[in-house]
Amino acid sequence: MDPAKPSVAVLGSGSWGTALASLIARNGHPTTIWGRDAAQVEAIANTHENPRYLPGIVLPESLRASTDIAATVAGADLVLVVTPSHAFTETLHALAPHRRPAAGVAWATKGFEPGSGRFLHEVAAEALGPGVPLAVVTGPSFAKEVAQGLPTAVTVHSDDEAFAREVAESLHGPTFRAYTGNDMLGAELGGAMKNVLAVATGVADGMSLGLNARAGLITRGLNEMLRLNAALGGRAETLMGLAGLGDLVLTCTGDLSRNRRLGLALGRGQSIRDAVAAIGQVVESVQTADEVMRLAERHGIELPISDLVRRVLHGDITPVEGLGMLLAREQKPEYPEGLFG
Ligand SMILES: NC(=O)C1=CN([C@@H]2O[C@H](COP(=O)(O)OP(=O)(O)OC[C@H]3O[C@@H](n4cnc5c(N)ncnc54)[C@H](OP(=O)(O)O)[C@@H]3O)[C@@H](O)[C@H]2O)C=CC1
Ligand SMILES: O=C(CO)COP(=O)(O)O
Repeated sequence: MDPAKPSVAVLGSGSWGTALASLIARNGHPTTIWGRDAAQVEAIANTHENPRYLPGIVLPESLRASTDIAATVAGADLVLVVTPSHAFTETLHALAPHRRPAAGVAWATKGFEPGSGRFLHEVAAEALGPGVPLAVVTGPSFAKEVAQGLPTAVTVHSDDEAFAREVAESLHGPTFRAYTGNDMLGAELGGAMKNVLAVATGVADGMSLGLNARAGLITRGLNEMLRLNAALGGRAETLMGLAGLGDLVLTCTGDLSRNRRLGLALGRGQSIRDAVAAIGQVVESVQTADEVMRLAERHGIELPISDLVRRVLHGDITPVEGLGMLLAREQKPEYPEGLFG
């Protein structure tokens, strides 16, 4: 550990929080992970393992762990939030009073604020007030592979270029590349939407519809991302990179994905309740599908794949009915309104 490096507080001790905290600690930053579960925190601090979320993976001895969010945040030059989207707002409000005046806040959460559909950068800006550097960390990155030290590339987007660099530098290392950008909206949209689209490809694979169907869904899914992104003012290049295409391909094809596994289970005829219970971890698409469609409806954008995922997740239609509806759609140009229209 190098005490001259900025100290980092990682909030959330699930699989992704633990993997990122471990990475940052290995990069020499004084790092503390906060979690709400005392037994889990004790295991991380004393046995250097998170047996529930990353069993069998040895965490660095320098990684400290705490159940005291106030002390964890108060001791940090940089705060990284990695709680699920349903806990994001409460985590931001819990950290706000304890943040050092110069400490920026980044997050690796993917999704929207449930119920309101607000982007997480909007939630963070409101909870923390003006002038606080904010950044989102996103891209194709399964926690287990990062924790195993396998090569990974992500991207860090912020309106504050220096803060994007600071966050990226805390993550960047021999097997982990962190790029930077300044399109928070596009980056957040990509990370959220890919979870919904991974359910669609999972359903198709669970129904054994073949590799053509999978590739068609990924490509038309990317088109849905690009169209909603354009309507919201995000930049297309963001979604053609790690935050969009990269994460979409990973999550739609990699069986480590919980959202893909939910789709696989639904396609094989299991109930959503049983499938989510069997996965036993956060499956962001369950809420994100509603919020994506809320945004799309507000902006008058048609998203057929995302809409069918939402309806399947609500139990309004079966996967077989959803497939029938997709295939029955009218023939039309691939790009009716221009390149990304
Ligand atoms: N896992 C991955 O590969 C990646 C995940 N992400 C994103 O990271 C975010 C976190 O997911 P991930 O770590 O995978 O999820 P996990 O299911 O692995 O862990 C969830 C963690 O959040 C904690 N938690 C749940 N609710 C609250 C709350 N109200 N307050 C505080 N802590 C809470 C859980 O605590 P408890 O155990 O006590 O319930 C648990 O520690 C998600 O948005 C996900 O999309 C992004 C990239 C990669
Ligand atoms: O975001 C992820 C990979 O980039 C993890 O995907 P799942 O949440 O589907 O497991």
